Amino acid sequence: MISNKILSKTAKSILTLGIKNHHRTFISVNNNNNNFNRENEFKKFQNRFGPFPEFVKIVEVGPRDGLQNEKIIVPTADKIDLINKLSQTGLSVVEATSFVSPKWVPQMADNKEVLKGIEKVSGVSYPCLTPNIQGFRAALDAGAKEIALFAAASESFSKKNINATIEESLARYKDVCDAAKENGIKVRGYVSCVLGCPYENNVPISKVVYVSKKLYEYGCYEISLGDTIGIGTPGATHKLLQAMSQAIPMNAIAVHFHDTYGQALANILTSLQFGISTVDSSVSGLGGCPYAKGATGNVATEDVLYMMKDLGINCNVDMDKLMDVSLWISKKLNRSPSSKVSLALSHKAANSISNSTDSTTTTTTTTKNKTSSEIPINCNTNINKMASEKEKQHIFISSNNQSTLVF
Ligand SMILES: CC(C)(COP(=O)([O-])OP(=O)([O-])OC[C@H]1O[C@@H](n2cnc3c(N)ncnc32)[C@H](O)[C@@H]1OP(=O)([O-])[O-])[C@@H](O)C(=O)NCCC(=O)NCCSC(=O)C[C@@](C)(O)CC(=O)[O-]
Repeated sequence: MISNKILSKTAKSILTLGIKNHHRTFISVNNNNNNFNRENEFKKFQNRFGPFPEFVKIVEVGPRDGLQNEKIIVPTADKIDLINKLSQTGLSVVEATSFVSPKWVPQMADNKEVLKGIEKVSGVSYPCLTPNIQGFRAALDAGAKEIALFAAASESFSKKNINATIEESLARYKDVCDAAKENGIKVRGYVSCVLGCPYENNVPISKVVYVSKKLYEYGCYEISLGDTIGIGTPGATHKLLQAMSQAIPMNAIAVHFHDTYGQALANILTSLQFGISTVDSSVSGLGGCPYAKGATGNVATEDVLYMMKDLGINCNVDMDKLMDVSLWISKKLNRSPSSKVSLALSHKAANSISNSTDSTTTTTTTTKNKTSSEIPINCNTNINKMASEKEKQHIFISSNNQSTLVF
């Protein structure tokens, strides 16, 4: 057993090292001319947390996952403008719309007009969700070159979301994949509820692996693991990816985190440690699922880019242009961006940014050489008690008849 005295001495020296390192990191990140330092810092990060991928592809899901949850119908022209603006930021994938039943998701009823109306930029892919062969044919007629299927690892969610059991949905998706192959259409696959379900709570990892493997076998080139209700933590993400790494190649896995509990960036960092190089996110943090009540939006693309830049990972997306789109769509929807980075930068709160980055780096440095699930951190706080105290307050932010429960 290590004595408390030794432990606290070690913690102190790690903390001091962390502050020193962080100070240097902050200088190099903010000095574009200091490439030598930046490269050194990247190597240090790689040694400490990595290895990370050098490039991460961002799959922008704002126009689909983001807007599908809006109660007030967004004008088709605004949806088209949003996609066109996003296409000018360097993003290589902008999920455009869904060919689902308009009775189920009225916001996506203008799918054909949206897909036909956008200016397709060379090198940018515009996948569309299709829940069945009917949706696939409609997407094909509207000119889709890539589609996305969406299965779930939870039986109840599958029934609520697409009115099919998991096995029924897989049979449908097999047919869609076959039809897509015949027509030269790329297919991406989603698996929802990989870290928890709004109806069943726990979802066995074996079920996530099973559904993912099926979609991959049918021909999906990429499987996006959806934390639909944003309940995941780095520890749970670690366990999931450990199992997934035995099932399908890591370069065929994408991660899709909602940020309900504020864990999305930590989960993405954990995913990067597994070599994941495709991350779904939503401009301005738009989103939520109509069949997952209480879940907030996807992790904001701006927040992901901010973290990636600090880690020295290239995403090939212009942050300034993306920020403009974020503020533009927020104004259209009559609300502030959910992205912390957008809020901070748009208010020019440079000092508070540096303070919050300071505390983050200090904390992560103490995790040196450990995987997140191994870190025995005791905060001596009863989380259930905390949650119930907060729940009593039930804070709602309302704008445009939209209500979000904030813990
Ligand atoms: C799958 C269905 C259609 C089954 O719905 P159903 O009612 O069982 O369908 P049905 O086959 O019995 O047909 C009923 C009616 O729907 C029509 N229909 C049938 N298919 C289509 C279609 N493709 N497009 C347009 N219309 C369609 C069909 O023509 C018929 O019309 P009617 O005769 O009554 O006039 C329905 O449940 C549905 O549309 N669900 C979609 C729900 C949805 O979009 N959810 C959000 C996306 S998933 C998500 O957000 C998770 C994700 C991907 O982001 C990742 C994550 O975060 O986890």
